Amino acid sequence: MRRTFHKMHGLGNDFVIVDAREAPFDVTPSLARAICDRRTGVGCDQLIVLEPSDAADLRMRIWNSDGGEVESCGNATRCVIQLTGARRVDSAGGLLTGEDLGAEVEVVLPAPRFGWDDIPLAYPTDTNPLPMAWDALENPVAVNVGNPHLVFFVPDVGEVSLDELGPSIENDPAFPERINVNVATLADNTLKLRTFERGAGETPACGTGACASAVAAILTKRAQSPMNVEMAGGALTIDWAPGQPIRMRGGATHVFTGELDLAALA
Ligand SMILES: N[C@@H](CCC[C@H](N)C(=O)O)C(=O)O
Repeated sequence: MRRTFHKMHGLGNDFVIVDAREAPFDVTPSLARAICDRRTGVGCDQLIVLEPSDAADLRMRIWNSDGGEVESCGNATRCVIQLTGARRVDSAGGLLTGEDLGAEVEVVLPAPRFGWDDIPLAYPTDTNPLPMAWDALENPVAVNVGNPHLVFFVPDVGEVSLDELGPSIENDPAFPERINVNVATLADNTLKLRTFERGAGETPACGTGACASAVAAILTKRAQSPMNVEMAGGALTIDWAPGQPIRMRGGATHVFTGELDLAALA
């Protein structure tokens, strides 16, 4: 059995996108891992499946490369809007709206949430900042932008051993649904950002991570909206005011269309 897919990326954060609006596509954790595998599959950070929706133009489902289904993906939302022309995208992380502006795609994410049970945390505690530390990384801001993030403000993102600290923070029992880990350095209202993604490891860019980090910087009065967020794969512009949805703008790239051989991936 064969199935058409699109390979796309948002600032190097890459996706295999299967349009299942006409014909269902059943994903198991092992199929998601097989497609995402960079040696024996197509290779990507996230598998994205588009399904019909009564509430929006389409529903977007997201699997990390470890096979776990998750709620939201900012970079993939820009790619899906560019690919399909959708203006309203339903997801487990809430309704996302957006528009293809030509050179860039704009996406509006739901207002961020900061309650301990919104993140979620395993027990009631402050989230701004969260009174916890892992080696030199301490007192992050915790924010849910459709998916859960921690944002650590550090003097130099290049100095952080994310490959060592990322997995232990992601899997800390304080986070029952695990967590995405961002380290951010602020200079001149611009954030330099690295993200260790839950279920995928460090990626060249994370759209929801950029939103969460800009929100944390504006919330704590370290910066003003709109902000530039620079990552290894490129930059996003983020606009946010307290109590409001988050506006993200940046690129999306279609790389190729191919066919999955599902027997080979089973
Ligand atoms: N790359 C994404 C986020 C993908 C999901 C994330 N790893 C999670 O587990 O929540 C983005 O661009 O936002």
